[in-house]
Amino acid sequence: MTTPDAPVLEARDLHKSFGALVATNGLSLTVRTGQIHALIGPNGAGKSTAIAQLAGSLRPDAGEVLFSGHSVTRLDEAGRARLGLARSFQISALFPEMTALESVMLAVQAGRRHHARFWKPASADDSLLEPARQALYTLGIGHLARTRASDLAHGQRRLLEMAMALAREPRVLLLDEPMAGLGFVETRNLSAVIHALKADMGILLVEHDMDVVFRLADVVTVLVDGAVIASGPPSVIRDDPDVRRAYLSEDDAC
Ligand SMILES: Nc1ncnc2c1ncn2[C@@H]1O[C@H](COP(=O)(O)OP(=O)(O)OP(=O)(O)O)[C@@H](O)[C@H]1O
Repeated sequence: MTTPDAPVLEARDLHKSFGALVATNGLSLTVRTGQIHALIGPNGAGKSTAIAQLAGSLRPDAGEVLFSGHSVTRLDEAGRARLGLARSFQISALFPEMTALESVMLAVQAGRRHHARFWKPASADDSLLEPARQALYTLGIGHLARTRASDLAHGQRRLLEMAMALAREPRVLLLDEPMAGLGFVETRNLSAVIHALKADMGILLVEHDMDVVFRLADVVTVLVDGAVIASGPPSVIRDDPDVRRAYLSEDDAC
Protein backbone atom coordinates (compact mmCIF):
# COMPACT_ATOMS: atom_id res chain seq x y z
CA MET A 1 0.00 0.00 0.00
CA THR A 2 1.51 3.33 -1.00
CA THR A 3 0.64 6.59 0.70
CA PRO A 4 0.43 9.56 -1.66
CA ASP A 5 2.95 12.27 -0.87
CA ALA A 6 4.85 10.11 1.62
CA PRO A 7 8.62 10.68 1.38
CA VAL A 8 10.04 7.50 -0.13
CA LEU A 9 13.57 8.53 -1.10
CA GLU A 10 15.59 11.31 0.48
CA ALA A 11 19.03 12.74 -0.06
CA ARG A 12 20.33 14.59 2.99
CA ASP A 13 23.28 16.90 2.56
CA LEU A 14 25.17 14.64 0.14
CA HIS A 15 28.75 15.53 -0.73
CA LYS A 16 30.93 13.89 -3.36
CA SER A 17 34.26 15.01 -4.81
CA PHE A 18 36.47 13.50 -7.47
CA GLY A 19 39.91 14.79 -6.49
CA ALA A 20 39.62 18.57 -6.43
CA LEU A 21 36.33 18.55 -8.35
CA VAL A 22 33.25 18.95 -6.18
CA ALA A 23 30.51 17.04 -8.02
CA THR A 24 27.88 17.05 -5.26
CA ASN A 25 27.84 19.91 -2.80
CA GLY A 26 25.30 19.53 -0.01
CA LEU A 27 22.49 18.01 -2.08
CA SER A 28 19.20 17.47 -0.27
CA LEU A 29 15.98 16.46 -1.96
CA THR A 30 12.89 14.39 -1.24
CA VAL A 31 11.13 12.12 -3.73
CA ARG A 32 7.52 11.43 -2.73
CA THR A 33 5.11 8.70 -3.74
CA GLY A 34 2.76 9.98 -6.42
CA GLN A 35 5.20 12.63 -7.62
CA ILE A 36 7.60 13.10 -10.48
CA HIS A 37 10.61 14.99 -9.15
CA ALA A 38 12.80 16.36 -11.92
CA LEU A 39 16.49 17.07 -11.33
CA ILE A 40 17.81 19.50 -13.92
CA GLY A 41 20.94 21.54 -14.46
CA PRO A 42 23.55 22.30 -17.10
CA ASN A 43 26.05 19.72 -18.35
CA GLY A 44 28.37 18.65 -15.57
CA ALA A 45 26.08 20.00 -12.82
CA GLY A 46 26.22 16.65 -11.05
CA LYS A 47 22.88 15.03 -11.95
CA SER A 48 24.23 11.59 -12.88
CA THR A 49 26.54 11.64 -9.87
CA ALA A 50 23.50 12.34 -7.68
CA ILE A 51 21.53 9.48 -9.26
CA ALA A 52 24.46 7.10 -8.72
CA GLN A 53 24.61 8.00 -5.02
CA LEU A 54 20.86 7.53 -4.65
CA ALA A 55 20.94 4.19 -6.51
CA GLY A 56 23.87 2.96 -4.43
CA SER A 57 26.48 2.54 -7.16
CA LEU A 58 28.52 5.46 -5.80
CA ARG A 59 29.28 6.05 -2.11
CA PRO A 60 28.92 9.70 -0.97
CA ASP A 61 31.80 11.29 0.94
CA ALA A 62 29.27 12.63 3.44
CA GLY A 63 25.53 12.81 3.90
CA GLU A 64 22.72 10.28 4.06
CA VAL A 65 20.35 8.50 1.69
CA LEU A 66 17.05 7.43 3.24
CA PHE A 67 14.55 4.97 1.83
CA SER A 68 11.13 5.10 3.51
CA GLY A 69 12.73 6.94 6.40
CA HIS A 70 15.55 4.41 6.96
CA SER A 71 19.18 5.04 6.11
CA VAL A 72 20.40 2.99 3.15
CA THR A 73 23.63 4.95 2.80
CA ARG A 74 25.77 1.89 3.41
CA LEU A 75 23.60 -0.45 1.34
CA ASP A 76 24.85 -1.34 -2.14
CA GLU A 77 22.82 -1.07 -5.34
CA ALA A 78 21.52 -4.65 -5.20
CA GLY A 79 20.37 -4.20 -1.61
CA ARG A 80 18.54 -0.98 -2.44
CA ALA A 81 16.98 -2.64 -5.49
CA ARG A 82 15.57 -5.37 -3.27
CA LEU A 83 13.94 -2.70 -1.09
CA GLY A 84 12.20 -1.28 -4.15
CA LEU A 85 14.58 1.21 -5.69
CA ALA A 86 14.75 0.72 -9.45
CA ARG A 87 16.83 2.32 -12.13
CA SER A 88 16.37 1.74 -15.83
CA PHE A 89 18.61 -1.09 -16.99
CA GLN A 90 21.09 -0.31 -19.72
CA ILE A 91 20.58 -3.45 -21.75
CA SER A 92 22.33 -2.39 -24.91
CA ALA A 93 25.33 -4.46 -23.91
CA LEU A 94 23.39 -7.14 -22.01
CA PHE A 95 22.16 -10.43 -23.49
CA PRO A 96 21.14 -9.03 -26.87
CA GLU A 97 20.14 -12.52 -28.01
CA MET A 98 17.36 -12.75 -25.41
CA THR A 99 13.80 -11.91 -26.34
CA ALA A 100 12.06 -8.95 -24.74
CA LEU A 101 10.02 -11.30 -22.56
CA GLU A 102 13.08 -13.27 -21.41
CA SER A 103 14.89 -10.03 -20.57
CA VAL A 104 12.05 -8.89 -18.33
CA MET A 105 11.72 -12.33 -16.74
CA LEU A 106 15.41 -12.19 -15.88
CA ALA A 107 14.91 -8.77 -14.32
CA VAL A 108 12.02 -10.10 -12.19
CA GLN A 109 14.16 -13.03 -11.10
CA ALA A 110 17.07 -10.76 -10.21
CA GLY A 111 14.74 -8.85 -7.89
CA ARG A 112 13.78 -11.94 -5.92
CA ARG A 113 16.37 -12.65 -3.31
CA HIS A 114 15.47 -16.32 -2.75
CA HIS A 115 15.28 -17.18 -6.42
CA ALA A 116 18.84 -16.02 -6.80
CA ARG A 117 19.91 -18.71 -4.35
CA PHE A 118 18.07 -21.58 -6.02
CA TRP A 119 18.81 -20.41 -9.47
CA LYS A 120 17.18 -21.93 -12.50
CA PRO A 121 16.93 -20.43 -15.96
CA ALA A 122 14.48 -17.54 -15.89
CA SER A 123 12.82 -18.84 -19.04
CA ALA A 124 11.89 -22.07 -17.20
CA ASP A 125 10.26 -20.33 -14.24
CA ASP A 126 6.52 -19.81 -14.83
CA SER A 127 6.12 -17.49 -11.85
CA LEU A 128 8.18 -14.91 -13.71
CA LEU A 129 6.01 -15.01 -16.79
CA GLU A 130 2.95 -13.04 -15.66
CA PRO A 131 4.74 -10.07 -14.07
CA ALA A 132 7.03 -9.91 -17.11
CA ARG A 133 4.12 -9.96 -19.57
CA GLN A 134 2.27 -7.36 -17.52
CA ALA A 135 5.27 -5.03 -17.56
CA LEU A 136 5.60 -5.30 -21.33
CA TYR A 137 1.90 -4.49 -21.77
CA THR A 138 2.11 -1.54 -19.39
CA LEU A 139 4.85 -0.12 -21.59
CA GLY A 140 2.82 -0.81 -24.73
CA ILE A 141 5.28 -3.37 -26.13
CA GLY A 142 3.41 -6.59 -25.35
CA HIS A 143 3.40 -7.41 -29.06
CA LEU A 144 7.22 -7.44 -29.01
CA ALA A 145 7.51 -10.13 -26.32
CA ARG A 146 9.14 -12.64 -28.67
CA THR A 147 11.40 -10.14 -30.45
CA ARG A 148 15.11 -10.36 -29.66
CA ALA A 149 16.44 -7.34 -27.77
CA SER A 150 19.04 -6.80 -30.50
CA ASP A 151 16.27 -6.52 -33.12
CA LEU A 152 14.39 -3.77 -31.29
CA ALA A 153 14.48 -0.18 -32.52
CA HIS A 154 16.18 2.33 -30.20
CA GLY A 155 12.90 3.66 -28.80
CA GLN A 156 11.54 0.16 -28.24
CA ARG A 157 14.72 -0.77 -26.39
CA ARG A 158 14.26 2.18 -24.04
CA LEU A 159 10.75 0.93 -23.32
CA LEU A 160 12.11 -2.56 -22.68
CA GLU A 161 14.66 -1.14 -20.24
CA MET A 162 11.83 0.54 -18.39
CA ALA A 163 9.74 -2.65 -18.43
CA MET A 164 12.69 -4.43 -16.80
CA ALA A 165 12.76 -1.83 -14.05
CA LEU A 166 8.98 -1.88 -13.59
CA ALA A 167 8.61 -5.64 -13.48
CA ARG A 168 10.20 -5.57 -10.05
CA GLU A 169 7.32 -3.40 -8.79
CA PRO A 170 9.56 -0.64 -7.49
CA ARG A 171 8.53 2.03 -5.03
CA VAL A 172 10.96 4.50 -6.55
CA LEU A 173 12.08 4.74 -10.14
CA LEU A 174 15.27 6.61 -11.07
CA LEU A 175 15.24 7.73 -14.69
CA ASP A 176 18.44 9.17 -16.16
CA GLU A 177 17.59 10.84 -19.48
CA PRO A 178 14.85 8.42 -20.58
CA MET A 179 14.06 10.51 -23.67
CA ALA A 180 17.62 10.57 -25.03
CA GLY A 181 17.60 9.58 -28.68
CA LEU A 182 13.82 9.29 -28.94
CA GLY A 183 11.73 10.90 -31.66
CA PHE A 184 8.73 13.15 -31.11
CA VAL A 185 6.07 10.43 -31.04
CA GLU A 186 8.16 8.09 -28.87
CA THR A 187 8.84 10.94 -26.45
CA ARG A 188 5.14 11.71 -26.23
CA ASN A 189 4.25 8.06 -25.66
CA LEU A 190 6.93 7.50 -23.03
CA SER A 191 5.88 10.74 -21.28
CA ALA A 192 2.34 9.37 -21.00
CA VAL A 193 3.67 6.11 -19.57
CA ILE A 194 5.82 7.90 -16.98
CA HIS A 195 2.91 10.12 -16.02
CA ALA A 196 0.70 7.07 -15.45
CA LEU A 197 3.37 5.27 -13.40
CA LYS A 198 3.61 7.90 -10.70
CA ALA A 199 0.30 6.81 -9.16
CA ASP A 200 2.09 3.87 -7.54
CA MET A 201 5.59 5.16 -6.91
CA GLY A 202 7.92 8.11 -6.63
CA ILE A 203 9.92 9.02 -9.73
CA LEU A 204 13.19 10.96 -9.95
CA LEU A 205 13.67 12.20 -13.48
CA VAL A 206 16.89 13.56 -14.94
CA GLU A 207 16.06 14.89 -18.36
CA HIS A 208 17.49 17.46 -20.76
CA ASP A 209 14.24 17.93 -22.71
CA MET A 210 12.75 20.92 -20.90
CA ASP A 211 9.35 20.50 -22.56
CA VAL A 212 9.14 17.05 -21.01
CA VAL A 213 10.38 18.26 -17.63
CA PHE A 214 7.94 21.14 -17.34
CA ARG A 215 5.03 19.07 -18.61
CA LEU A 216 5.63 16.06 -16.35
CA ALA A 217 7.25 17.24 -13.15
CA ASP A 218 5.43 18.01 -9.91
CA VAL A 219 8.64 19.32 -8.36
CA VAL A 220 11.78 20.58 -10.08
CA THR A 221 15.16 20.80 -8.35
CA VAL A 222 17.88 22.76 -10.12
CA LEU A 223 21.53 21.84 -9.63
CA VAL A 224 24.46 24.05 -10.55
CA ASP A 225 28.02 22.96 -9.71
CA GLY A 226 26.65 20.17 -7.52
CA ALA A 227 24.53 22.48 -5.36
CA VAL A 228 20.78 23.10 -5.36
CA ILE A 229 20.02 26.65 -6.44
CA ALA A 230 16.22 26.26 -6.50
CA SER A 231 13.53 23.66 -5.84
CA GLY A 232 9.77 23.90 -6.19
CA PRO A 233 6.79 23.53 -8.50
CA PRO A 234 7.52 23.99 -12.23
CA SER A 235 5.55 27.24 -12.38
CA VAL A 236 7.79 28.76 -9.72
CA ILE A 237 11.04 27.34 -11.11
CA ARG A 238 10.23 28.56 -14.62
CA ASP A 239 10.16 32.16 -13.42
CA ASP A 240 12.95 31.98 -10.86
CA PRO A 241 15.50 34.63 -11.89
CA ASP A 242 18.48 32.64 -10.53
CA VAL A 243 17.43 29.60 -12.54
CA ARG A 244 16.96 31.60 -15.70
CA ARG A 245 20.31 33.25 -15.25
CA ALA A 246 22.19 30.10 -14.39
CA TYR A 247 20.57 27.59 -16.62
CA LEU A 248 17.65 28.48 -18.83
CA SER A 249 18.19 31.09 -21.47
CA GLU A 250 15.72 33.97 -21.40
CA ASP A 251 14.59 32.95 -24.87
CA ASP A 252 13.91 29.39 -23.88
CA ALA A 253 10.36 28.26 -24.48
CA CYS A 254 10.23 26.21 -21.28
N1 LIG B 1 34.08 9.06 -11.97
C1 LIG B 1 34.40 10.34 -12.13
N2 LIG B 1 35.65 10.76 -11.98
C2 LIG B 1 35.98 12.06 -12.10
N3 LIG B 1 35.10 13.05 -12.37
C3 LIG B 1 33.82 12.68 -12.53
C4 LIG B 1 33.39 11.33 -12.42
N4 LIG B 1 32.04 11.29 -12.62
C5 LIG B 1 31.67 12.54 -12.86
N5 LIG B 1 32.72 13.39 -12.81
C6 LIG B 1 32.67 14.84 -12.97
O1 LIG B 1 31.72 15.31 -12.04
C7 LIG B 1 30.98 16.41 -12.59
C8 LIG B 1 29.50 16.07 -12.60
O2 LIG B 1 29.28 15.06 -13.56
P1 LIG B 1 27.84 14.45 -13.84
O3 LIG B 1 28.01 13.43 -14.91
O4 LIG B 1 27.24 14.02 -12.56
O5 LIG B 1 27.04 15.72 -14.38
P2 LIG B 1 25.66 15.76 -15.15
O6 LIG B 1 24.91 16.90 -14.58
O7 LIG B 1 25.02 14.42 -15.11
O8 LIG B 1 26.14 16.11 -16.63
P3 LIG B 1 25.42 15.80 -18.04
O9 LIG B 1 24.18 16.61 -18.07
O10 LIG B 1 26.44 16.28 -19.03
O11 LIG B 1 25.18 14.32 -18.10
C9 LIG B 1 31.54 16.62 -14.00
O12 LIG B 1 32.50 17.65 -13.94
C10 LIG B 1 32.18 15.30 -14.32
O13 LIG B 1 33.25 15.47 -15.23
